[in-house]
Amino acid sequence: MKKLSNEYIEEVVKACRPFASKGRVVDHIPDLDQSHLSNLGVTIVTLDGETYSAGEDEDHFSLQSISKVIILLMALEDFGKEIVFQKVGMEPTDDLFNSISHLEEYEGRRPYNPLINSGAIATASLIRGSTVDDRFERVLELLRKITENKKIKMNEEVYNAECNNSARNKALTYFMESTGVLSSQETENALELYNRMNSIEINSLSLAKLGCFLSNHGRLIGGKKQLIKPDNIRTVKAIMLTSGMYNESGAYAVNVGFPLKSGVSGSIVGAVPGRMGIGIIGPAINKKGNSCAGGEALRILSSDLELSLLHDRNVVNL
Ligand SMILES: NC(=O)CC[C@H](N)C(=O)O
Repeated sequence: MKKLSNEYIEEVVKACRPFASKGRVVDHIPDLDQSHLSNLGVTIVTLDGETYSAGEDEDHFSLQSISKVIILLMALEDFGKEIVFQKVGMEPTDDLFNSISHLEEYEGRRPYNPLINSGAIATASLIRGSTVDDRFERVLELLRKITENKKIKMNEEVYNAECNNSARNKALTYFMESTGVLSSQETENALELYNRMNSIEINSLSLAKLGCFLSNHGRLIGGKKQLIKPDNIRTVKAIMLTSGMYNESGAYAVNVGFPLKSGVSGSIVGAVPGRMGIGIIGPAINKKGNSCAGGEALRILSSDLELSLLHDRNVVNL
């Protein structure tokens, strides 16, 4: 098994950068264009509090779909598993992340799971607060604690772009209102909160800390306080393992083997229970919405460091 060091992460970054040429950088996110194609930043924070990092790890980017993890965590804390999974399913899907077709057919016309767009918008309606501002403030507060970064905030330009580019998400939202998944009072607020959460600006270190928090059962490193109930953390990690990489989740379970969540900014958060959190930014994404170079880095890290939960010597603790 390889030993973790900055030099080792540097080697992984070097080996994986060329894989970016297989992907494209999305064009609707401000400050992100094809000139970022071969960027790759990888940061690991271990549960012993060590940090290892290399590549473009200073880059800032928007949380995009990784916000779905926070949405689910908060909804579970606020309403509990039973109510959350009455609104959304917990099954993986072979459909794309912004698919609408299943909302007409799948059990109770619910979204398949909380980590696709429809599921996250529906779940966002279960974050408590009297106004969207209150609810978003609670999200920022939690994220600032988890990442120990008080500066975390929304990027206004990205938010405007999300709103201007939200025809598909609006369609999903209103369709869910028509089938009763969302009530008419919830519809606009759920989409608004979802757009704001997608636009939160973050970096690979903060993502690695989020991964570490999940790996550490809902506590900060060295902290005794339980910020989120361990059972809710377990639920989130299980859904990340089965659905966190959209309709590539099966391949990632086989080739990487621990809970992950990706975003269209090319970001990925990984949680290796009991061991480490991983934050990756590699803006070139494939057709399924996952970072090409980032995905390759995860495969190498998992193999070199024996990170798969299905590895005989690792304890399965989702
Ligand atoms: N896959 C993603 O990261 C999707 C996020 C994007 N903002 C959307 O809502 O479609």
